[in-house]
Amino acid sequence: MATINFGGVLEDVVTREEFPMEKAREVLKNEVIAIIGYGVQGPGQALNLKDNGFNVIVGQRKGSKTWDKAIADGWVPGQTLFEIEEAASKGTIIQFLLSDAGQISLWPTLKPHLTKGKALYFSHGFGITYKDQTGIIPPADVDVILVAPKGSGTSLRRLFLAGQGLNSSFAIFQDATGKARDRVIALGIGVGSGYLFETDFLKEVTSDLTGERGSLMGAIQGIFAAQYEVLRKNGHSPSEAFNETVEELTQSLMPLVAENGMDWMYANCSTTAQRGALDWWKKFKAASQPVFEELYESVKSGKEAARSIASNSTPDYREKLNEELKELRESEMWQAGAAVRKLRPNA
Ligand SMILES: NC(=O)c1ccc[n+]([C@@H]2O[C@H](COP(=O)([O-])OP(=O)(O)OC[C@H]3O[C@@H](n4cnc5c(N)ncnc54)[C@H](O)[C@@H]3O)[C@@H](O)[C@H]2O)c1
Ligand SMILES: CC(C)(O)[C@@H](O)C(=O)O
Ligand SMILES: [Mg+2]
Ligand SMILES: [Mg+2]
Repeated sequence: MATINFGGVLEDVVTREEFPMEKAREVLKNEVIAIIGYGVQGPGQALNLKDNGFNVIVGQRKGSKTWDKAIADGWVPGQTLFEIEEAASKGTIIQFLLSDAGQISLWPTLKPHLTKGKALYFSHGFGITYKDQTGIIPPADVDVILVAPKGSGTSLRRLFLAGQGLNSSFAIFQDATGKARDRVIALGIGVGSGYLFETDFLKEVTSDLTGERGSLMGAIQGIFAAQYEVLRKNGHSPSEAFNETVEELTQSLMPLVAENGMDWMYANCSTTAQRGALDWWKKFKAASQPVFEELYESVKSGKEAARSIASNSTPDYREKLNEELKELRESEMWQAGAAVRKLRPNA
């Protein structure tokens, strides 16, 4: 563990230097890693693990679209691609990467394959934390571990291919074998994490559900839409409103924040912009803080989990989500965005 000073608070993290890929391969050399679910995280983690030299198989429903996707990605039926139950019986580490709602319906099928000494791996604290709603209660004689990449499975794969890595949290819920810690860290390194920071299942799920509903996805769209509407209402053209709301942020300013922090981005803007931003950010913070408090409570109480389970367990959940995504895509702001993207010099 390397001790790192995060803004005055010391935390232990695991880096690739202290836990190199060689060591991860050694720890997992006798394990068969079965990836159950091939949606977004499934492909990213399965392919990264395979390319890093681990023994990986994929479990999917034959005849499903994701079965075909797995074949297209190079998994071979009968060798590295199996029906879910067969993969679960062959795996010594079972990575449960179905959607969080999907995990509930598959749990009774999966559970009998969690025999003594195996490990059950999640990428979210959801199923275990909200056990009263999910019914996911693992047997006492298996390890229960978590590696949660902090980003999309698509980015996990892209960064791996670019020779970089996405940061992940890791947690141990149950150490039945005495090997859970080595197993989880080796898996975290194997799936392509840049570094790993420790958490527990409850903290992972509450922070993750808050983040994606908040500043990472929900709040950001809300702020974009509010500013765009105000500009449009006041006679600004769609291209002007979109550029001043989204395009400049993603193309010019966020890369500067990512590189060297908010103050550095501010310092690379005019003193006029700096004066205004330094005055106004506190008003936006004050206005949004009650909404974040409400959000956190809703997560903590299990209300967000209930909503997600109910909505994503219906047979037509995917069509319903796609309808709402379509509405977003077809809004004037994101249609303007599509036109703006096409105008990028190297588009
Ligand atoms: N999407 C991400 O990038 C991301 C990032 C970090 C953590 N996670 C976590 O990783 C896990 C997997 O997430 P995901 O986004 O890859 O999942 P997903 O929503 O893409 O679903 C994965 C697969 O589950 C299948 N599925 C859904 N319901 C099913 C059912 N009832 N029976 C059988 N199969 C079913 C889907 O067809 C899909 O192939 C979740 O716990 C999620 O919270 C995801
Ligand atoms: C990629 C995210 C938003 O970080 C993840 O938490 C998810 O649920 O997909
Ligand atoms: Mg999430
Ligand atoms: Mg997340």
